[in-house]
Amino acid sequence: MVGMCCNSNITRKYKPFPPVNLPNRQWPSKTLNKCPRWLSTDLRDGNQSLPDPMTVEEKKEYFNKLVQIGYKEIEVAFPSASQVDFDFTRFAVETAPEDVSIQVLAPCRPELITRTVESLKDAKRATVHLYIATSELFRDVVFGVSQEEVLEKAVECTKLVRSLTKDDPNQQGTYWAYEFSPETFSDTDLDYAVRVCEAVKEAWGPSEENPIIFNLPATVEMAMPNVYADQIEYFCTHISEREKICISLHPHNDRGSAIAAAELAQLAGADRVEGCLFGNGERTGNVDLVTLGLNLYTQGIDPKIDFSDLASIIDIVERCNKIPIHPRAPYGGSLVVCAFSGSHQDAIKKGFQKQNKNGEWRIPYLPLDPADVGRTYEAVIRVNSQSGKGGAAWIILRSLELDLPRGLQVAFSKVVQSRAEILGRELKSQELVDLFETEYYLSDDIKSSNVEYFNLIDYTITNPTKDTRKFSGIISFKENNIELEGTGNGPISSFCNAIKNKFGITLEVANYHEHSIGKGSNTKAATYIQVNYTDDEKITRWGVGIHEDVSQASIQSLLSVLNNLYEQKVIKI
Ligand SMILES: CC(=O)SCCNC(=O)CCNC(=O)[C@H](O)C(C)(C)COP(=O)(O)OP(=O)(O)OC[C@H]1O[C@@H](n2cnc3c(N)ncnc32)[C@H](O)[C@@H]1OP(=O)(O)O
Ligand SMILES: CC(C)C(=O)C(=O)O
Repeated sequence: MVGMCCNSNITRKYKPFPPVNLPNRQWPSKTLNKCPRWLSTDLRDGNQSLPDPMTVEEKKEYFNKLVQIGYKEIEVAFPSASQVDFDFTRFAVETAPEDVSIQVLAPCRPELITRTVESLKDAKRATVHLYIATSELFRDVVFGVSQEEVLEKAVECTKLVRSLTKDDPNQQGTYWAYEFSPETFSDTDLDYAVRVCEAVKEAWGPSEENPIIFNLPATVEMAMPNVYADQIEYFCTHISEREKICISLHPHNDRGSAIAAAELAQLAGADRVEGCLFGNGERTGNVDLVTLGLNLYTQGIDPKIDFSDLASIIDIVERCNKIPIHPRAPYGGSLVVCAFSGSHQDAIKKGFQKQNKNGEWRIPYLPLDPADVGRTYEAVIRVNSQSGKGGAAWIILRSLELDLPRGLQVAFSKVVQSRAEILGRELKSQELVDLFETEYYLSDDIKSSNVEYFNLIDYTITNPTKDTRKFSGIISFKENNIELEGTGNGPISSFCNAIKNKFGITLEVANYHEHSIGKGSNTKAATYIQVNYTDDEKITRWGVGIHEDVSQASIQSLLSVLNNLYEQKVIKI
């Protein structure tokens, strides 16, 4: 029966990866303080792994985006694989800016190496990248050769590359760099890996000015990220002429820890990281360059890649790879800046209100300012049945500039909760705004309708005595205009008195808040009034009013309450 092995079979079938003997490891006490050299292999390792490889036009668009956002080392193809790859390499060579190095990959096969170097003719800056697997598994299973034969092949091919590039008098117009990958490094005996690279280094002849790139791939991630860090530190501390070497990482994500492996291995001494945007690549992908870059950014370290328009990067990556980015992918996922749950929304809303003035980003639950990657705050808080008062209040604040008092937030959150439960889904921002305007009779169609709603037609406030105000006005209701008069100590109390005089309804104001919205000539007053009404029982309602004149806004908020009491059949007219 095919299925999960039982315990004894597991231990027979899968062996734990052996630890590295590095008792004096230094990397755990190190910290990252600068970004590495980046290499994008989206167009090679990423593209070779796609069910539907990119078209030439998609590759060109992708390449131009990589250049635009700042990658200075781009592995563009495996030129000996096909004419399409060869031709695209030529496009990249001919269009790359002077400071961008075009990298191409070839196996240690002389006939393919010659073709590969041809693809780079007249490049300003070019990196020839050779690889050969060095692990016992690959040597036995794939090649059937000894350690010495692999080492000799690597040296032979390095000498060939050298003869065709930096030693060729006809190739002096190109700044040649050389990269060698002991493929399956992370599954290779470390002393053997060092020995192979020592021989390759001898064959290439690097300098401090133009170091050889030793790319040490976790071709298949087979151990915890700390093991990869140990392997890198071991290599860094055992290879000679370290100053003539650029140690490069190429983690894959088979165990889901490529990011951790890449970050710990940088602590261990690596200078460079190869990966793909949003982690495309073979199987579970290469390490995600976006996450690595923005992880540095949120630690105050400049990644030297421009992620400020992340949406445009996401668009190209999804369109060209034809693979969607997971909604919860770090930084780029569609849900990663969204808070649905009430306590998160409450904390975020308070964070924005208390955002400190010295520019430091301190918003609960948000490690990155969405605006830094071109995202709006509107998406930060979304409302469903898990949301609390803060979420809806945030959206009303952002959409209508209305800063609801706490009591009204609580009252409206009940309206939202009921609506979200009926719909069984998230309420979109506009739906929430419509719900608010309907609930508090703010929408234009309600204000223009004089059928089932109380609307203010005209009024004056006079002061018959120093401390007394008199409301005289007309409201419409059911196509009738009704004249009202009342007195009090201000507009609100005189209007409440007018309502009592006309309808016998006593509105007792329990709470009042106001603030301005808009700017300059568009400034208006927003007023919020909590009213208690007692009939058989004591009922409390909130009303909202918005108008250029604060007194009129207050009167409208009282009419908002009256409309609610009428519509809820609490009062009869
Ligand atoms: C870890 C990586 O992602 S490495 C990059 C892998 N990417 C690709 O392979 C994409 C492009 N490759 C191709 O299009 C093809 O492999 C080609 C055209 C380059 C070569 O095709 P083929 O000649 O048919 O070889 P094939 O693809 O079967 O590769 C296997 C052969 O290469 C040999 N080989 C594999 N890797 C290497 C290497 N790094 N150095 C030398 N030989 C190698 C194998 O031993 C095998 O040889 P054999 O056929 O004599 O047993
Ligand atoms: C060619 C090498 C660097 C590679 O892609 C890998 O080992 O994953």
